[in-house]
Amino acid sequence: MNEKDQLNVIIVGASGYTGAELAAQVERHPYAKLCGLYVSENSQDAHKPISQLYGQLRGVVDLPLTPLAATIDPQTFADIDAVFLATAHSVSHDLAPQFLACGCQVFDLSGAFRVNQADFYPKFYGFEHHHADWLDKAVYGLAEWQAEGVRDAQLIALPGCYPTASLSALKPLQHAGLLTDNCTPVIDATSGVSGAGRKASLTSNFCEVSLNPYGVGVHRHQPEISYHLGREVIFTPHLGSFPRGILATIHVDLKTDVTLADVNQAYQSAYADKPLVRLLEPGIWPAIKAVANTPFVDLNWSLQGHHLIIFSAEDNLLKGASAQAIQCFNIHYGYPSTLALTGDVAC
Ligand SMILES: NC(=O)C1=CN([C@@H]2O[C@H](COP(=O)(O)OP(=O)(O)OC[C@H]3O[C@@H](n4cnc5c(N)ncnc54)[C@H](OP(=O)(O)O)[C@@H]3O)[C@@H](O)[C@H]2O)C=CC1
Ligand SMILES: CC(=O)N[C@@H](CCC(=O)OP(=O)(O)O)C(=O)O
Repeated sequence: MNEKDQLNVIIVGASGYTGAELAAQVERHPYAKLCGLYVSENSQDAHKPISQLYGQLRGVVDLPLTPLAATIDPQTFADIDAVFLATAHSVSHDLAPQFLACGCQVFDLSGAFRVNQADFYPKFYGFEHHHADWLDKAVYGLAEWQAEGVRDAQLIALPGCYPTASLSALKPLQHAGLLTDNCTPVIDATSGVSGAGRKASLTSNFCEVSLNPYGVGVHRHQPEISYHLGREVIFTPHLGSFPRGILATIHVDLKTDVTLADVNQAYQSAYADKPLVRLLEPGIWPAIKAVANTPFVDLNWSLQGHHLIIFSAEDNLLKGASAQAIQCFNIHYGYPSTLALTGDVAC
């Protein structure tokens, strides 16, 4: 392939869990050239080959992790087409506008540009947002629902992992007008520990992790889901003792005249032509085992009177983060949405 057919891509935050997944995905993308992997200026991993941290990348991606200054040098990135920011919210908040000013296409995996509401960032992220202009222009990269926006925008704000699982389940019902007016969906979701990132902390310590709720009533994904669904939700995350994957169980009330056929139709029309959302056969329930290490979100549902229970499973690092980022990259540049994502599923 001629080099001009490839887009020059870099990953910032490449030593983290989602960054490392991105490195493998970009490397196998036929129209992307992996031009650099970046970490913070004083990173303890600076200059190490990424494959020294992630042995599965040995011989696949051996590029070094390059330190990145807080103020970037535009000359260094003059030839870069697309940047994936797999960095903490506050880091993305500071870096995204700099790369955007260089003319780069930015795919931000953090929450820094997901919700365009004045009091949201001080309240839920603990910092003032200083880039209202980019908040206005950013498109929320829930890929199945935002294809047009993703095609046009220079800044794509990828959804959080729980919001992807939750919104994928709820949007078809909301869109089809099947929920009662006063329905407040109740979302109980359990995540594997990689959701907390690679850095050591007491809560993700092997001996501390069991199965427990956390962030009860205060988790930042509650307002993110509500904002992008267009109605209030009750959201309770749980931490489970497994490495990767999310299972969400969601309860909603349907209008009295809604039938199972209406529900099935709502999901079919939303996802029939969307290969990364799998609607399971009756009686087959979404399971983390079936989605871990895959780019899919699996859905199924059970109608009990006018009460519907929806089950949604995904890999938090893939459909919940890096695979959806690549999906948006593909949509933005006009490639098939699954390029570099499917065809590599291990059992
Ligand atoms: N983990 C998950 O399941 C999901 C995560 N996300 C979001 O994606 C982003 C990345 O998450 P995750 O991969 O888990 O995070 P990790 O903590 O695993 O990785 C963070 C990365 O950022 C690097 N980094 C830190 N500071 C800077 C800086 N100033 N400049 C450049 N690089 C820096 C770190 O390296 P070093 O410190 O050595 O510099 C590391 O490579 C976060 O915003 C997270 O909220 C979204 C959906 C799901
Ligand atoms: C298990 C665990 O700790 N999960 C993370 C969610 C990670 C994620 O998707 O989200 P953001 O990009 O919004 O940070 C948490 O609850 O903070």
